[in-house]
Amino acid sequence: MNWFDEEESPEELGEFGLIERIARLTGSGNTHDSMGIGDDCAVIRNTSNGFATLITTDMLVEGRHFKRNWISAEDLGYTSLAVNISDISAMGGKPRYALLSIGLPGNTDPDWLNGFFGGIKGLCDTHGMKLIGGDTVKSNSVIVNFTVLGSIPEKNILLRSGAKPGDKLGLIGRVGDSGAGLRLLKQSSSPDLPLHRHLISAHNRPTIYVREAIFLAESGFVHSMIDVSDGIRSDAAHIAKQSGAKLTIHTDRLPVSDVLAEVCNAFSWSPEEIALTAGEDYALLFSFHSDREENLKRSFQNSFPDTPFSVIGSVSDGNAGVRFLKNGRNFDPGAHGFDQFKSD
Ligand SMILES: Nc1ncnc2c1ncn2[C@@H]1O[C@H](COP(=O)(O)OP(=O)(O)O)[C@@H](O)[C@H]1O
Ligand SMILES: Cc1ncc(C[n+]2csc(CCOP(=O)(O)OP(=O)(O)O)c2C)c(N)n1
Ligand SMILES: [Mg+2]
Repeated sequence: MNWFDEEESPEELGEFGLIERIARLTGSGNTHDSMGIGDDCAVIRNTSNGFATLITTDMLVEGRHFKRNWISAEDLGYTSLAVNISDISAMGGKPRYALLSIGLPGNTDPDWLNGFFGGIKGLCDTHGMKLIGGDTVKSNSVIVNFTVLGSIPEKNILLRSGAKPGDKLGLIGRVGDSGAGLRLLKQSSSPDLPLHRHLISAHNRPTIYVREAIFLAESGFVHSMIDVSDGIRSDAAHIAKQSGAKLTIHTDRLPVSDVLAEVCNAFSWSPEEIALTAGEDYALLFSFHSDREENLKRSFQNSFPDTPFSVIGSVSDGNAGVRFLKNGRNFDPGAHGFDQFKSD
């Protein structure tokens, strides 16, 4: 089979080019009872009871996604599961079951294993989830691959493709703290400074928004949603492309923490660039019916008074894409979002 040309290495194609190619080659189209490659989860519909199963999988590789001297075993256990749960939340579902495939060096410290599985158990308990299977192999470095299954009434599923011209864009959570935490780890800055500790902890143990996502999906006012794993620049572009719509995002409305602003100031970093392109915040980006802004925001904040709900932009007709405005003028975020084969 000659499916890939000479120049088509993963580096040349990039992560998303490669995924598009896989989808085309394997013919992973949608059918009446399932939806395949292209959204945060695959969907299998159960036509008899109106519910659907959401399925997602994410792999974390030592050195690439984490370093064992930067993250505790417990935080790694928590985060490896959390990033998968976040994909279920990105479609509005309830996470229910997990399968865990791991590769471990034979001499892995039992204390490390205690911490790692403690982090997993804690998060399973928080959300009433059950670990129901997986696979275990010996490897030279730690590899963690969760698969998570969730459920949702089919009518509530929020796709990347649902944004409509006239919608507003909302964001649940904050952006940028995780990316700044990673920059601090990379330059081995002192984790004992409280501000640095806050950002590093946002990176190593990101907040996920499970109950909030279900609330949005049940509201009936939300049309599309994605979780921000690769950065708003990249993840908003998925909504734009799949909805065939133009997204406008006002960078001055991004929910950036005071800590991020202060640390960026100290290092002369651009908070907007980090907030838009660094990723791993697991905030939820969604579009909703513009007439319902007040109603949706008020009822959301009544239920979740401590979770930030920001309105950061709008959806319009026009060429599918995302433009950024800072104080009304075009703004270039600088870096691109995270790509497995193109980013450091
Ligand atoms: N190797 C692969 N084979 C088949 N589908 C894949 C592969 N890698 C990614 N996908 C699919 O491509 C889509 C985008 O993947 P990804 O960017 O990893 O999503 P997310 O950021 O939500 O985890 C998802 O639907 C995912 O299931
Ligand atoms: C040691 C280290 N280097 C680099 C990064 C940066 N990084 C790794 S994965 C990632 C984005 C999300 O990863 P991905 O596997 O694409 O998640 P998905 O989009 O599939 O949910 C980022 C910003 C990191 N977290 N740790
Ligand atoms: Mg993925």
